[in-house]
Amino acid sequence: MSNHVFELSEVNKRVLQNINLTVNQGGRVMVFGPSGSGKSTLLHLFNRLEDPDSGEIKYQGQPIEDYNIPKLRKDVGLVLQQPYLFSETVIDNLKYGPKMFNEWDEAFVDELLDYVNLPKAYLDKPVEDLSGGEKQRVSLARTLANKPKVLLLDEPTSALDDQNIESIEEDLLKLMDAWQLTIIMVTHNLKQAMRLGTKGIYLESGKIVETGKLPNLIEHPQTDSLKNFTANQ
Ligand SMILES: Nc1ncnc2c1ncn2[C@@H]1O[C@H](COP(=O)(O)OP(=O)(O)OP(=O)(O)O)[C@@H](O)[C@H]1O
Repeated sequence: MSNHVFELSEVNKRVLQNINLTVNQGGRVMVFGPSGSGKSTLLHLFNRLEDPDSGEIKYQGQPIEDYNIPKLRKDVGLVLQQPYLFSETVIDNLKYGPKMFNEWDEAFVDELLDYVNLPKAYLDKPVEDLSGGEKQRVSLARTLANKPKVLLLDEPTSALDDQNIESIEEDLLKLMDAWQLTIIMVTHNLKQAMRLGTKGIYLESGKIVETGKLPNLIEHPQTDSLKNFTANQ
């Protein structure tokens, strides 16, 4: 059986042109490139926040449009740059996704809090009372509460300070090992891409200009485009 979680063939969408790529089970794919190059658009294709204008996307060997959308989004969770939370308590936010599928597991909360380094006392706090870093950790925990197989991350640490960046990266590394999670992450931070990633994708003007193993791709770029991009970071 193929170990491809995602296969994109000749995908076009807005700025994106002829995207061909595969994402392997347990892969940690880092997407980077200049502003407006199509990074977020690419990420949105994986959980059908956007659909291609043409081309084909397969998820676990089946056309992605064959899946029921809520179920697909449970499997393929998304974490954004700004924490996406309801203005209720932490526990309410964590319960939201699993309750939709009648899968709320009280015993799982401790493990979840542990992964994102939040004390149990936080469960009843209104999310408005949390710091930016804490909110982002709750946001991550909220997505993880659905027990996703794939995690999509769109610049999840770009609004955070160094200490919070380190803490979120530690959480992600722990999770990737423990859950064999597949990760697809947009980041402008090339050092972060090298710390977290196994595969890199360099997008420019909607095209994949270079792709390869990390950290090699960033340390030894082959194209002038990626050489210039890495030199200016
Ligand atoms: N909903 C939309 N409707 C129309 N055009 C859009 C929409 N979203 C993005 N675009 C355009 O598509 C192109 C790619 O945008 P995208 O957000 O994917 O780039 P990006 O690489 O993630 O950029 P950034 O790093 O600045 O977030 C841009 O030209 C953008 O203006």
